[in-house]
Formats: sequence, C-alpha cells, structure tokens
Amino acid sequence: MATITLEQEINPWEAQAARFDYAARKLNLDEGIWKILRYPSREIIVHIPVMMDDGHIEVFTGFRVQHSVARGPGKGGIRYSPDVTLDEVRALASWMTWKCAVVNIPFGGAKGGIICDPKHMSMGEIERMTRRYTSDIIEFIGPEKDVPAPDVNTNDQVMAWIMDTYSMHMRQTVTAVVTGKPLSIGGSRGRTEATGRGIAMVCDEAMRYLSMRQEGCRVVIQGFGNVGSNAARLMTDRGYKIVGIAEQDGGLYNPNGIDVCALLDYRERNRTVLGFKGAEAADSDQLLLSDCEILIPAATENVITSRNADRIKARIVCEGANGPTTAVADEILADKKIFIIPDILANAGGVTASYFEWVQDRQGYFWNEATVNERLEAILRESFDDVVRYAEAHNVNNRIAAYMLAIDRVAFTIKQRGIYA
Ligand SMILES: NC(=O)C1=CN([C@@H]2O[C@H](COP(=O)(O)OP(=O)(O)OC[C@H]3O[C@@H](n4cnc5c(N)ncnc54)[C@H](OP(=O)(O)O)[C@@H]3O)[C@@H](O)[C@H]2O)C=CC1
Ligand SMILES: O=C(O)CCC(=O)C(=O)O
Repeated sequence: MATITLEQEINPWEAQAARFDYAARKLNLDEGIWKILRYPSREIIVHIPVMMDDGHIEVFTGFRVQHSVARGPGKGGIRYSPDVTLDEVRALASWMTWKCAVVNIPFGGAKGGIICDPKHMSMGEIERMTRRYTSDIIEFIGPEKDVPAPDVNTNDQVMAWIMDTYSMHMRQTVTAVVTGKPLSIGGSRGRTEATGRGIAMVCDEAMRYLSMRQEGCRVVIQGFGNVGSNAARLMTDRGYKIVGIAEQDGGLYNPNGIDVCALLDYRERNRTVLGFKGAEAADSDQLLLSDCEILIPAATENVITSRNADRIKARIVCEGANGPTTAVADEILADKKIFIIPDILANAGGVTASYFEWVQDRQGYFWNEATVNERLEAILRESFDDVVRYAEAHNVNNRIAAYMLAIDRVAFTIKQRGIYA
C-alpha cells in the first residue's frame, strides 16, 4: 500500500475505498461496475432549522447517503453526533451495501447522520430536529426506497418520530419506513439486542473454526452502548469471561470476569461505569492492548490504527463497530496472524433483524423472539462460513474475503438487472 498520512489513514471513506479497490482488483471487476460501485449513487445534504427550548433558532446539517439500491431498498442507520461528516456517512453507506450482501438480504446500502450533540439537547429539541430532518428527506425514503434504523445516539423513540412524521405526510400509517421501532408500533422482538447477539454468534463460530473453547475465554469490549453491552451480557451467558470494558470516560478491568448484569444495573443508576466496585479502574486505550483472547471494538471508527495495531495481543478481533480498524492496521494485524471478524460480517446481526422487522411490518404478522433468534443464527452461521471458505479458497484475509463476496454479489445483480447493459 502506498505511504499515506495519518489523516488519510483515519478518513473512513478512504478506509472503505482502499479495501474496495483491493478486493475489486482481486476479483478482476469489470471497470464499468467498478465505476458504479466506487461512489455513492445519491448524497442528500439538508440544513435543518430547529427552534431550541430557549427560543433561539439553530440550524443543523444532516445527511442521507444512498450508496447502492441495486439489490433492494437502501438500508442503514442514522447517527447523531458532533463528529458526523459527509465522508463518514459515505463510508457507512457503502459498508451497508457490502454488509447486506454478505448476509444476502434484499437491501442496498444507505446511512444518515446529523451533526449535533444530543447529550446537550432536550428531548423536545431532538424530536423537533428529527421530524424536520425526516420532512426534508421524505421523498427519498420509504419501505421500497430507503429504510432508516438506529445507530450511534439514536434509538427506538427516534425511529417512532420518523415513522410518525413520514406517516403524517403519507396520510396513513407506514410502519415499514423504519426499523428498530418500539414493539407497540411495528418493532420486531429481538431487534434491540440483535447486533450484540450476532457478535456472540459469530464469536461462537470463530471459536469452533479455531478449535478454541468459550468457557473462560477472556474478552475485552470497547463501548458499553447498545452493541457492546448486549454483546457483553449475551457472551457471559455463553461462558465467555468479560475481563475489560473500555468506555469513553474510562475503563474497568477484572481478570476474574466482570459481573455484567451488576454493571448494567450500576450504569443505569449512575449513568457511568466509573466507580463500579466489581472491577479496577483502567485506562481505556491500554485496555485495547491487554492480554485477552477476543477484543471487541464496539464504539466508533479508527480505534485500531498504525499507532497501536502492533501492540494488540488478542487472538481474535471481532468488529462490533463499523470501521474500527484502518486499512493500514489491517496489514499489521494480518502479519500478527490475528483472526479478524470484519465489521460487515460481525455486526450484521442488527440489519438482519431489521430485515425481519421490515418483513413482519409488510405482512402485518409478528414472530415470537425464538423465531427471530433462530433465523438470525441460521443467517449469521451461513455468512460466517461463506466468508471463511471464501478466504481459504482465494488465499485472502477475512476482510478482503467479505468484500470480495459482497462486491461479487452486488455486481452480479447489477449485470442481471441490466443497469450495465
Ligand atoms: N445499534 C446497532 O444496531 C448497530 C450499531 N453498529 C455500530 O456499533 C457501534 C456502536 O453503536 P451503538 O452501540 O449502537 O451506539 P451507542 O450510542 O448505543 O453506544 C456507543 C458507546 O460507545 C461509547 N464510546 C463512544 N466513543 C468511545 C470511545 N472513543 N471509546 C470508548 N467508548 C466510546 C459511548 O460512550 P458515551 O455514551 O460516553 O459516548 C457508548 O457507550 C457504532 O460503530 C455503530 O455504527 C453496527 C451495527 C448495528
Ligand atoms: O438495522 C439497520 O437497518 C442498520 C443498522 C446499521 O446502521 C448498521 O448495521 O451499521
């Protein structure tokens, strides 16, 4: 790989493009298809005026990027954060295309974001911003066009506001316009935990593949939000030992295993994991480098870079977050023979359960939780197997195998539809 600056290394769009280009070359991808898939097909930028609680008007910038709708409606979450950029949303939209193709569900890829700091906004301000953003992108979303979902700092309540705003404009209730909704208005059982559950499932598959045992297997998790906390809880139930939790404001370490249920309880009451008596305080950055079998970055992008990759000691890195590892760090981890479960496979449990929600909404017939989890497991097992077999057959690492598999599937559909003809 050519020499690049740290700024280029940590640009999520560049990180996505580097893997795409590499996988496309390996596939000998037709140049026309390469041009179609190299860039998003549509990028919407909106400036959202919101009346704040103190009476002044703030204008927030929001994005919705649709990378590809070749295999079905766009699909992907919406994130609220001061760090959102157009390049980040572009990368996240492309990753959704590849992720949906890896698990072979009938969606393309899209993603949205608003530059805002929801931790310093009231519920009313967040609701008004969400409703106005929905109105501003309304002609581009819909059950057959593009179906948003939760991501960082958005949740089922935000999805409920989007569904309600969309339905008001359509003059009828349209539940299938978003997934990750509350159960009472067309949400699916199991969706909230599905990303964390999927992580536990692919870790089980990796254990089998590498002939390792779950019991006592030491796990460090970065991020204790939706994905990280559910992964921690469900992996504990399966016999894994969660020895480290790294949060934004500090971390926790206990070599004998952290009592995850007690920690969840503590966090609920104190709004932080800091001060929890069942573990020692630890530096979050150092926790990523600690002795463990599995490291699960489940917070944000660019946490494993050229600056720390050579010091990672885990045997397996299972990417709960989107884009936690840079392309340069990939090569370092590959040299160290670390087994990567790439984001577009590892965290695909969320979008797979979202697919189930969309199907249930359209049928008006809702499944029990056991059915959701059983079908989720079948898809993730098969996808894990597809990726590792592809890696073996083409002598590439798991990340490149996942990209190649996905690009090949999307390219096949494009050719079959005749967009390219
Ligand atoms: N929710 C889903 O279904 C899916 C999410 N993902 C991806 O998983 C990741 C996490 O998403 P999700 O759990 O939903 O988000 P949440 O907002 O629920 O949680 C994110 C957590 O990460 C913490 N965090 C943020 N930055 C850092 C940091 N630098 N170091 C340590 N901890 C940090 C946050 O702490 P604090 O609250 O203090 O900021 C918070 O606890 C994202 O990359 C997302 O795109 C992928 C697939 C599906
Ligand atoms: O559930 C979904 O539709 C998308 C979730 C998401 O944004 C992601 O997988 O990164």
